[in-house]
Amino acid sequence: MFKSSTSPFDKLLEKATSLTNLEPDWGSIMQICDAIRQNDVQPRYALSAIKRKLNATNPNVQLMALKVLESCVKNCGPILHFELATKEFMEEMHTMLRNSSDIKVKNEILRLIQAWAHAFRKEPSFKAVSDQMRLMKAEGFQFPTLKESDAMFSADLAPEWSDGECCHRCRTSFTVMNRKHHCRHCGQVFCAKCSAKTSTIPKFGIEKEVRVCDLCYDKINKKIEI
Ligand SMILES: O=P(O)(O)O[C@@H]1[C@H](O)[C@H](OP(=O)(O)O)[C@@H](O)[C@H](O)[C@H]1O
Ligand SMILES: [Zn+2]
Ligand SMILES: [Zn+2]
Repeated sequence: MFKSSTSPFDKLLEKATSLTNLEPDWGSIMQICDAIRQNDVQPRYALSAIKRKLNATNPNVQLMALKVLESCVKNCGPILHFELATKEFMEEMHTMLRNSSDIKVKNEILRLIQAWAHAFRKEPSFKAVSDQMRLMKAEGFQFPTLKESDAMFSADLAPEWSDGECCHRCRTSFTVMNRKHHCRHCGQVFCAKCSAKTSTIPKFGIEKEVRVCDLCYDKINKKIEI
């Protein structure tokens, strides 16, 4: 659990929202999602830290923060959605929209609010999002055409990581030279040799190449039936 103000989570968020980023820092973004999913950081704390970045004066920092927020909503599931879909947070997004003079920031906010409203359309507990969208529409904001994929969230969540003193596949014991690694698909612990491959994991909404074990690599890439 990250606690101090310069926790590894805060450092990851600094890196992911650096104003010098010319494009999203997917490595840091995925580690932020992993940290939330593995409960290394409380979703409420994570969202408040991201909110501070959303209120930055530099539009590029705001855009990077919106990308982090979008990935967290896609990848962290209900534990994050409950913190996001509140009247307070939605009003803060509305204020950000009104206060921003940067057209890219404004369009990103509208695109995200619409995608979340669509994704949560059958979830009464998250109606704050569609309520906010109605208010924004009434104020005359024009929403972009909805892209279904924006509203696709990882239906499954990656499993908790198991621990162990030996590789789940070849059973070699872990030592300083034979270190632990985790497969992001099954969550099991492996040696480097048995988890040397990487893959995206679309069903978990993981768009970047992440470490997977040999068996999961074959399952994800349909070499064997899941
Ligand atoms: O290298 P170490 O200092 O032992 O730390 C290990 C790495 O962080 C591994 O990351 P990876 O799976 O991305 O390799 C992680 O899966 C293990 O649990 C950690 O023990
Ligand atoms: Zn092994
Ligand atoms: Zn695996």
